Amino acid sequence: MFITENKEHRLITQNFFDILEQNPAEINKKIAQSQNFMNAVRELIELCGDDPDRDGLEETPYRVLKAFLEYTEGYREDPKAHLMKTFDVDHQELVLVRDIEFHSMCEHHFAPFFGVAHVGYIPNEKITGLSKIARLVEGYAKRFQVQERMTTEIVEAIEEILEPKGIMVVIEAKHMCMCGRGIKKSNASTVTSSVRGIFADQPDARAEFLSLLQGRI
Ligand SMILES: Nc1nc2c(ncn2[C@@H]2O[C@H](COP(=O)(O)OP(=O)(O)OP(=O)(O)O)[C@@H](O)[C@H]2O)c(=O)[nH]1
Repeated sequence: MFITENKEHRLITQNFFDILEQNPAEINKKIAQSQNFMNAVRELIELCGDDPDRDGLEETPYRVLKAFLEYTEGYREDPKAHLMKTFDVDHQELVLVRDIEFHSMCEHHFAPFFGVAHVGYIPNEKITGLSKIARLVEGYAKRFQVQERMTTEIVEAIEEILEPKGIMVVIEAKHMCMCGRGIKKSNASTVTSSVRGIFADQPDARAEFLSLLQGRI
């Protein structure tokens, strides 16, 4: 059976891309790409030594497609847009949102990497909703990523939209491409940071930020 013959898959894929309100030619292209992808997953199953038509695997190409569209939801939004709604609150000191969980996908192996982001900024008149900081992290996590780029993208978005006096982002993550395969170091975790403004210029400000993360990284 070729996946392209499965009308249900075609319909659901079409609905998914219709929701994004792209033009019909673009939707048809996406449907064709989705079908090619599902056929490729069948090939992969066979290449690895299993039968793509057996009961448990029959629906797998479609499940993989759906999963990948979910892993990469960030491409279909502008994460910065979450920061546009700001509040007029007179707060001149640190705002730190800790332990923002995220799941991302390493662009080298398409293996998951996941962990927490700690995002802090010192406002300069503009304050955004706390949940919007977490939405920003999600928007950059749900892409094919490397941890360093994700860290920088979060900082640059806050810098551009909120224009704060300082920003510091610390991310700690486990990379599955280093656990079950390759070097197989399951306990290794990676910490990245990016700083701007006061946090870049003043070691005391950085130290205060890091003291609030004690025991977390
Ligand atoms: N800097 C950085 N490296 C990453 C990230 N995610 C995965 N990698 C690394 O990307 C590298 C890709 O190396 P390659 O030599 O091209 O691929 P490979 O042969 O599969 O490498 P091994 O994992 O060492 O087996 C590996 O060292 C991964 O650990 C990330 O977020 N940041």
